[in-house]
Amino acid sequence: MQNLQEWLSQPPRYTTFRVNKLKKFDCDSLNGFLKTKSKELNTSALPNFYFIKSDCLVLEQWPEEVEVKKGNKEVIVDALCAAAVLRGAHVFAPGVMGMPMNCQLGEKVDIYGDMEGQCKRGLKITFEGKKLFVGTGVLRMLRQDLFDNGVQPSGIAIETLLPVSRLPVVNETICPPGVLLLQNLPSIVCGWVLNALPNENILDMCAAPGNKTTHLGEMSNNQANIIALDKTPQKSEKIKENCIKQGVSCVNAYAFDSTKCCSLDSNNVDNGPPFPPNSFDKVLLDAPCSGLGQRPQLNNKMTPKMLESYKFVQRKLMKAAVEVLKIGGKLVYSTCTVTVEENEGMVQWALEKFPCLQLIPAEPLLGGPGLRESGLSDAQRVMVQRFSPEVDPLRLVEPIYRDSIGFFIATFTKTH
Ligand SMILES: C[S@@+](CC[C@H](N)C(=O)[O-])C[C@H]1O[C@@H](n2cnc3c(N)ncnc32)[C@H](O)[C@@H]1O
Repeated sequence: MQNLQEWLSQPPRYTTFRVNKLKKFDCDSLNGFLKTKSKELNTSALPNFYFIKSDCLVLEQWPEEVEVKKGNKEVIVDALCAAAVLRGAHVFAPGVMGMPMNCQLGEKVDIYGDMEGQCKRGLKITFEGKKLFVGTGVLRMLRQDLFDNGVQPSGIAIETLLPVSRLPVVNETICPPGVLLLQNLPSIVCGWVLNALPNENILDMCAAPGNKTTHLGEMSNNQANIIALDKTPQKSEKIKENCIKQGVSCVNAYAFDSTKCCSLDSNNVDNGPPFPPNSFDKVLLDAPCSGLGQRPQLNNKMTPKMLESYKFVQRKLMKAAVEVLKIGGKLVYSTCTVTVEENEGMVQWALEKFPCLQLIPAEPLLGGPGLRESGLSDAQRVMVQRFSPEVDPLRLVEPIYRDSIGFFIATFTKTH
């Protein structure tokens, strides 16, 4: 078994995209883009890509013969930015910490991550702290654009050429807007588990920026009635923007605290939140969580106190979810973290606290079972999905689903 910490410190070896079924995706655009990149990298090899379902595209690494060669001037970026580079992203201006004085636009540079957050912004000399080489790129901004004009810089500072992970640098802009969405595989699976169908009333309780909401709208062919809530007003605006961009017209988004989304004084779902009890056929609770499943994690600053805090809001949200769910309805609970307390522990707590809830298989079951000795019985463990490096004979997992981010999905129904 691969050690969890080691697994979390490395990026997945695949990039996944959700493909919008409401729009037309042209494989030639990706092929053409990769061919152009292969010329820049002086290789005739191309990365493989394939669909695992009509809405899920997998892009593999550049073949091993494509080498990442260092030896250029060093640019230091913060750890978050370095993690993004390892996943195939460009370097955005706010992430740059240090750069030599004599760099030229268009020059090839080596990108290093500041592993302990020690680099002073604007550093001119060689950084001597703990650093990790994450890839090479081409400089698109100079020191004066980044550090010297007193305003927060924006835009791409370095176009990543090749990360050491050898993941292709491909983003959504290779297609017309709204066709492709970079999305982690378990998040896509989460949409498949909820399985939005035409005419269903669906509540997405923690929806921003709307990546799962839009997936649900698309899979229902814009025929479901979806309400998307997020407590932060700017974030709920983002849901609306993303729905427009992706051609999703069956979503109403509101800024609202979902812990308060059920009220006995309300009598209609169509007027927006709060809602009467027993209103929704399906509820997605993609809960705020400690996010410890994100990969790679290069410098996590989470304190034990912060870690402890998530379960309180998760419990409040779960209570509201149970209230607004119809009898016989389906509730999907998910997190992008690996802690037992926020995952199997929440399932155990919910089953004890709400006798009306019954755990049902979170199908399609593509991730592994719940953790051993986590408070769940084997019969319960096989009904949930945990995306992690553990190998458990209770359910073997295809390699692609074992090499994504850490994630958890459980599904309940309400019996009375
Ligand atoms: C894991 S993210 C959701 C990601 C989203 N489901 C997606 O796939 O794009 C959790 C979200 O919950 C929101 N949130 C936190 N507490 C909330 C509350 N009490 N009510 C509604 N939203 C909340 C946060 O603002 C954050 O956007």
